[in-house]
Amino acid sequence: LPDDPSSTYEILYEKALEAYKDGNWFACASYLNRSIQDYKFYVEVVTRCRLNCKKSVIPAEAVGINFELIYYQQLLEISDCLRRCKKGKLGKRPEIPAPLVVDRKFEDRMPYNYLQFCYFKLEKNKEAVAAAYTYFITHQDDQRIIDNLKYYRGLEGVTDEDFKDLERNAYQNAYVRGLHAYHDSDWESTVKNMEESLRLYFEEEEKCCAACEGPYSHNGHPDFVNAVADHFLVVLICQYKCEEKLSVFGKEYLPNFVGEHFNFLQFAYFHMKDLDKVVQAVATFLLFQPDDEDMLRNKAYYMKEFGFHQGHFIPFEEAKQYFERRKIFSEIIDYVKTEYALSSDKLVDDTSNAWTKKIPPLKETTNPHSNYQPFMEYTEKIGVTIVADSAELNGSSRLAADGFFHDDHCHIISDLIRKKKSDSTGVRQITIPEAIQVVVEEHEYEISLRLLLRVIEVVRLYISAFINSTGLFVKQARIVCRPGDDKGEKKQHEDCIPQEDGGCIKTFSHLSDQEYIGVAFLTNIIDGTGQLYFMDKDKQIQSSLAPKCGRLTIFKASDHHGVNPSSVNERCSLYVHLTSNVNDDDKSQRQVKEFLKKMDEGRTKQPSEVNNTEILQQFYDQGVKIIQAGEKDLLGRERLVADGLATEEECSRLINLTRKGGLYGDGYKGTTSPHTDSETFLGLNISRASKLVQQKAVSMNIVQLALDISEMSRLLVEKFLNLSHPLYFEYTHLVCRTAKEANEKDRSDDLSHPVHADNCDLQPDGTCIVRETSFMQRHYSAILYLNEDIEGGDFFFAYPNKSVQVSVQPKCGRLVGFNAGEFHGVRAVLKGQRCALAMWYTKDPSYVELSRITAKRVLSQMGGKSKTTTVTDRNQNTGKDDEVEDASANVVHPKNADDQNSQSIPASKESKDAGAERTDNESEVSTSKETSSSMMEVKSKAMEKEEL
Ligand SMILES: O=C(O)CCC(=O)C(=O)O
Ligand SMILES: [Fe+2]
Repeated sequence: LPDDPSSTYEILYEKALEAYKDGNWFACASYLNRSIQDYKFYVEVVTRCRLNCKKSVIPAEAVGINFELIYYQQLLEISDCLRRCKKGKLGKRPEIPAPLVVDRKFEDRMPYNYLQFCYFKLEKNKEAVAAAYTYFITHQDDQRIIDNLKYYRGLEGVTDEDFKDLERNAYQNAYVRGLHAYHDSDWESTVKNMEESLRLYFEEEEKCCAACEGPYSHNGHPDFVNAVADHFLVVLICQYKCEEKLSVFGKEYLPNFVGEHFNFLQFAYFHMKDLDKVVQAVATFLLFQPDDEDMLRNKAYYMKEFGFHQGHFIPFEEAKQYFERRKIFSEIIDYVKTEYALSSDKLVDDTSNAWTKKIPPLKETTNPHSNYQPFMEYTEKIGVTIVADSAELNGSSRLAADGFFHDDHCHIISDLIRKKKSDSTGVRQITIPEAIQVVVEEHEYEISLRLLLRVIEVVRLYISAFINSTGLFVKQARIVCRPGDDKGEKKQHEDCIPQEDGGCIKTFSHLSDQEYIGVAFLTNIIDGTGQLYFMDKDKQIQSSLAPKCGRLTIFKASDHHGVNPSSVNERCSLYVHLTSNVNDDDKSQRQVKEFLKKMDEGRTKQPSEVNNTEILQQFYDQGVKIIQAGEKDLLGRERLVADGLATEEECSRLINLTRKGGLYGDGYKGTTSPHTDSETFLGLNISRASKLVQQKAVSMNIVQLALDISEMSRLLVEKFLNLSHPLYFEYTHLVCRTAKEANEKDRSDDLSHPVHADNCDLQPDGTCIVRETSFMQRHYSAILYLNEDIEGGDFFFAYPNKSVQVSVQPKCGRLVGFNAGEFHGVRAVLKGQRCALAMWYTKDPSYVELSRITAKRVLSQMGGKSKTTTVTDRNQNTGKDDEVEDASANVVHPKNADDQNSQSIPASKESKDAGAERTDNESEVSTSKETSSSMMEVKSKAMEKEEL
C-alpha cells in the first residue's frame, strides 16, 4: 500500500535484517524484496511529483528556455559575492547570527534605556536626555522613563532641543520638515522636503527588505523546492511589513504614508505652477488610493480647467514600481493565506475523526519498550509525524512532532482563555481549575474543556511512552498566550528570558531532570518568529521550533529554553509539566473528569421526566409530518420517516452547495466510487464548507442553511424518539451519489450502499461486531433527502441476513432517522444524481463534531447570526443572498501598528490627526476623515487660486 506507514522500505529493511540475524531466510528474502520494491516505488513517486509539479506550473513553451537555471546561476553568483563581501567587511567575526532576542532588543531601543543612565552618572545631561527621549518614543507608557524625562527637564542647561529622537530616520525628518513648510505655505520647501523624504524612504525601504533576507531554520528535512519556498515566504512576509514598519513615527502609525506625500506635492506643485508635475502627483496618489473622492474631484478640476486628459495622468516611475511590487507581494500573501497554507490539509481528509480513536492505556510493565510501540502506532494513526528528534534538537530526551491535533482543536481549546485578561507583563494564562470555572459560568465551553483534558492526556501518555515510563503525572498544566510584538510584550524582555510557562526568568535554577515539559502549540506563526528555542550553558541557541497548531515539543524541565516574541499575532500554547513523582500530581485532571461527568449526569432525564409534546407540536405546526414510525410501520422501535423538513428551494440550494464545494470521495478514504463501480460519490463536510466560506467560494447563508436544517433534524429525532439524553452531532455530510453514464453493467444486484449498520461491522452470520475502526460513538443516524428526480436509490431497512424489510423513497424534505445499530442499505442509483444530507449523532459529548463549532465561529465572525435555530425560526434563511461577493474583496492588507493613545510627533499637526483618529478600516481605498478634510482644504485652496 503506498501510504501504509508500517511497511516503508526502511522498516521492511530493518525487519529483513532482524530475520537475517535470526536465520529466518525466507522472511529475510521476502522482506528484502519488498523493501527494494518499496524503495523503487518511493523514489519513483517523489521524482515524478517533483517533475510534474514543475511542469504543471511552468508553461510548456517556457520549459526549454530554462529560466530556472539562469535564475539559480545568478543566485550562485550573488551568494558567492555575498560571502566574500561579508568576509571582506566583517573579517573574523563569527558567522553565527546573534540570537533573535538580542536583535529585538536593539530594534526596541533597549540599549538607550541603559545609555541614559550611564550618561546621567557621567553628568552628561544633554546626552542623557536624548537617550532617554529616544527610549521613550517606543516605551511611552513606561512611567519610570516619563518620570526621568520630567526630572531631566528641570536640570540646568537642558533645553527643548535636547529632547531628540536619535533613531529617527532621515526621511522622517525630511517629512516633518515638509509638513512644517506646507503649513507655512512655503511651497518650494514643501516640494524639496517631500521629494527628499520620498527618495530617502525608498532607500530605507530597500534596506529594510535586504535586512529581511536573513537566515531561516527549517524544520525537518524539506525538499529543495519546499525549503526554498518556505524560506522565500518568511522573507517575503518580512519585506511586506517594511512599509508598515517605516510608517511608524515613534509609536504613531501613519496610514498610506507613501501615497500621502503626493497629496502634499500636488498642492505644492500647483502653487509653483508646475502643472505637469501636478498631474503626475495626482496620478500617483490615485494609484495608492484610487477611490479617494477629493482627489478624483481635483483630477476632474485639473482636466476641466487646464485641458488635461486621461493620458496625461501618468504616475511617477519610482512610486509606480514601488506600488506594483507591493501589489505582487500582497497577491502572493493572499495566495498563501487562502491556498498555500491550506494545501497540506486539502490532501488529508480531516473527516475521519481519527483523533477520536481510543487512546491505548499504558500498561504496568517491566519491559520499557512495550508501551512505546502501541502508543507510537496510535499516534501514527491519528496522523502524528516526528519533525525533529533529540539529536536534531541538540539535546537528550527532546522531540518535536506534528499533527497531534488540528486547527479546529486549537481554536476550540483557545476559547477557554478568550475572555482572560492579560497580567502586568502582557501575558494571558489560564490554569485547569480556572478553566473549570469558565465552564461553570458558561456551559458552551464544555467542549473546549473536554478537548483540553484529552490533549493533556495524550501529551502525558505520549511523553510517558517516549521516555519509557509507565506513566508520568501532571504537575502543572496551563494555556499560555504571549502577546504579539506590537501588543506590548516588549517591556517584559528587559533582562529576562521568556518561558513557555508564561514567566520570564533571569537565571535558570536547577530543576530535576526527572521532570519533563510538553509544549503543544495552539497557534500557527508563519513568519519565522515566536519560536521556542533551546540554549546551551553559554546561552547560545542550539535549535528552535516554530509554533504550529498541533505541534508538540518535549524536553526535560532542566533544559534551558526560551521563547522568541511573535512578530504580530498572539502566540498560544498548552504548557504541560510532568513529573514521575505521584505526590506532585496536581489532581486537576481528576477534578476535570469528575466535573464533566457531573455535567453529563445533569443532562440525563428519567423517562418520566421527558415531555416533548410542545416541541413536537411546533414541528407539526411548521408542516413537518411523521409518515411512518416504530415497529408497526418500519419494523423497528427506533425508526422514523418524516416529511417537510426542507422546502424545494432549500433542497436545491443544498444540492448546489454540494455540487459547488464537494470533493469526489466518501470523505473517509477519498475513493471516488467507494461502494459501487457504477456510481461516483461526491461529499462535502462542514469543515470544508466553512473553509469555502472563508475563501468566499460559497456564500455563508447557504452553509448556515445546512447547519440550521441539520439542527432541526437532530431535534426532531431526539424529541420524537423520546430520548432521555441529548444528542450531539458527530458528523454532518452532504453527499450526492451519481450513476455513471453509459454504464453497460447489469446492476440488478448492485447496491449504492451495501447493507450495514453505522456503528458496528455486520458479519456474514448476521451479528454485528464493534471494532476499533467501527464508529461506535455514533448512536443515531438520520438522512435528509434533497431530490427525487432519480431512478433507483431507495433507502431500505434490512434483516440481519441483508434482505429488505421496508423501503423508503428519497424525496426533498424527507428525513429517515434511526438507531445507528439498525441494519440498512441503499439500492443502486440507476439514473441521475441522488443528493442527501447525512447526519450522525452521539450521546457522548467528547465526540462532538468540532468542525460545526468552527463553522459557527467562521459564520459569526463574518457577520452571520450567532443564535441557534429553534423550530419556529425556520424559513428565514432565503436564497436571495447565495451569490458570493466578488472574490477580490479578499485582498490581504497590512496590519496597522499604531496605538490609539499614542502621542503625536512633535509639531506635525497633519500626522497627528491622521494617526490619532484612524479607524480600523484597513482597506487601501478608504480615506480617513482627516485626510479628506485636508484634501478639501487643498481643493478649496486650489479654487481660491483660480478665483484670484
Ligand atoms: O443515503 C442513504 O440513504 C443512506 C446512507 C447510509 O446509510 C450511510 O452513509 O451510512
Ligand atoms: Fe448507513
